[in-house]
Amino acid sequence: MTNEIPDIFIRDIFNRIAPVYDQLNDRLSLGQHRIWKEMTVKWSAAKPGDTCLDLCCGSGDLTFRLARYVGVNGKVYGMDFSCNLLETAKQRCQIYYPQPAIDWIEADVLNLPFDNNQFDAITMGYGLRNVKDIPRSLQEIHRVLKPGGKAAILDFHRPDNGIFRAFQKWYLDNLVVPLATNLGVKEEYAYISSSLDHFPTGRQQVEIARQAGFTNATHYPISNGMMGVLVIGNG
Ligand SMILES: C/C(=C\Cc1cc(O)c2ccccc2c1O)CCC[C@H](C)CCC[C@H](C)CCCC(C)C
Ligand SMILES: C[S@@+](CC[C@H](N)C(=O)[O-])C[C@H]1O[C@@H](n2cnc3c(N)ncnc32)[C@H](O)[C@@H]1O
Repeated sequence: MTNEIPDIFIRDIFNRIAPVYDQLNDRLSLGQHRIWKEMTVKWSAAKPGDTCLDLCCGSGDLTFRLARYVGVNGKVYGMDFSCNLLETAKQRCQIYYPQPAIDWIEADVLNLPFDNNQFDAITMGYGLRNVKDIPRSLQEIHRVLKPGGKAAILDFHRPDNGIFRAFQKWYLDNLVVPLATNLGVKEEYAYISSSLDHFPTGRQQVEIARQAGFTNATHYPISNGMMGVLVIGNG
């Protein structure tokens, strides 16, 4: 259940891919990642006036979506440990999303720099698979979420269906890695498939969430099970 790759390597991967990250997500998912992210924010149940946190925010796609949901009376924090992706997020924010104010924080999700019970809704996109200690990460989310709050966690998922499983592997090996190779980030994108091999299934994620203290935990497979959203909350 734990990722064996040292944190510093993971952080370096994301610092290196920062210049190509957004364009590759759009091209390689044929724009679909925008839909998956919108579904995730909907599942987080963020609403006007809420205080929300986007963990592993990267260049800010989910953070900006949360900001739109909470409106000018809400408050949003975006947190990540890659300074390069955070810089991209800040630049995009100045151009496109001046309101409401978003606070950008450079920190590790395994030690959230927040008091208990602060957030109405939390999102995390494509972060959980990369953290060293998944149970601890969910315990931290549980600690900072208000009673009644919800977290929605989007990530890749290995489909149960053999055809979609084979398609996903083929797509990652034969389209994603070669395109990334052309942009000089081959190893970084080859990491996606290998990291998926150690990532808990939806059912296992639900079990880990229950052990972390969540009374409600459901995993929703999306895009034929190639992606999934874990929705967790209390009460
Ligand atoms: C936004 C997406 C992925 C983010 C992401 C997550 C990681 O862990 C990485 C690790 C290392 C390098 C990059 C990333 C990274 O970008 C999701 C979309 C991008 C994917 C590269 C495309 C995946 C496609 C699906 C397997 C199949 C989609 C088929 C559909 C018909 C388009
Ligand atoms: C694939 S990106 C996802 C970015 C964004 N959420 C999105 O969906 O486009 C994964 C992000 O998780 C961050 N990350 C991974 N492990 C982390 C950790 N332990 N603490 C903070 N950020 C982490 C990386 O720096 C990277 O920005």
